[in-house]
Amino acid sequence: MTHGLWRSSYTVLCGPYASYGWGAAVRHRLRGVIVTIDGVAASGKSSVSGGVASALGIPYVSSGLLYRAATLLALEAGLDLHQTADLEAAVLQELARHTLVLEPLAAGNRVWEGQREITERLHSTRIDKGVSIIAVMPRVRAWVDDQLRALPAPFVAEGRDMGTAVFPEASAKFYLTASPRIRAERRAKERPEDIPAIEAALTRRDELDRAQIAPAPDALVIDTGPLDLQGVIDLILSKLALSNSALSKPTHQTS
Ligand SMILES: Nc1ncnc2c1ncn2[C@@H]1O[C@H](COP(=O)(O)OP(=O)(O)O)[C@@H](O)[C@H]1O
Ligand SMILES: Nc1ccn([C@H]2C[C@H](O)[C@@H](COP(=O)(O)OP(=O)(O)O)O2)c(=O)n1
Repeated sequence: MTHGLWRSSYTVLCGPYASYGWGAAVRHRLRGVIVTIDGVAASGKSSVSGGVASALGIPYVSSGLLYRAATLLALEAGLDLHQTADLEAAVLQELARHTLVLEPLAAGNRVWEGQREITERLHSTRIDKGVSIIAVMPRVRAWVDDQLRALPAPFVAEGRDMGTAVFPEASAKFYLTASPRIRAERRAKERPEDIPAIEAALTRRDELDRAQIAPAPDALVIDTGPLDLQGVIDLILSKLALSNSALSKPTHQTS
């Protein structure tokens, strides 16, 4: 399923980036390319990745959705994330019992558990609260990394450790930041809580995620605070256009 949709989005959505001066020859060169966009919670990673990926005519991959899906499975299995003895083994058992598939469409990622689409359930306050506990587990991280590395490039990969641990050879790397207050103001449009409560939760999650959130040394760090969404997308596209040579260097060799 993933393969077919992937190929069709790559073929169909290749128009707008011509305005950055990249014609068919460059488009061809995007084969095998991986661009990474990491950053802290609610810094704009998925919105920016979607915009950049659409402009390039390639899909984006939202790695956090797999951690969120693993968290949902754990909660649905009735696991107490604070009390369960050997929680990691119990989560891995749930991952083995269910088939989770990330569908990395350019227009937005979807997640399936068997035939059931679970995407809508992954962005709740309940999942926000539990996901860092699950994401810190080494064997869960290895499971997610295996899913991601099996995906066919080209794509834009977003998360925390895309440019460091998962795709260290990526063609180009970016890292998004913004102050907790600005991020909370943005997320308040998507969650029922008020801004101070969201800000406190984001700061707590930054702390719990700290092992994964260091930028790659070769990433361009962008403070998105003063920029609107399109401003961040345009900045990244302009940097990619300038470093056209980076995009001619596939992360993965393609035949
Ligand atoms: N530069 C920006 N300016 C204003 N709003 C933004 C900006 N970047 C993202 N947003 C908004 O902030 C919210 C969180 O963005 P999202 O892409 O979900 O972040 P992340 O994937 O890092 O959690 C969304 O509502 C998004 O539209
Ligand atoms: N590559 C990744 C992606 C996400 N995570 C963890 C860290 C986050 O708390 C959760 C959810 O990530 P996601 O990007 O979906 O969440 P935010 O939009 O940043 O709030 O997963 C991770 O450890 N490594």
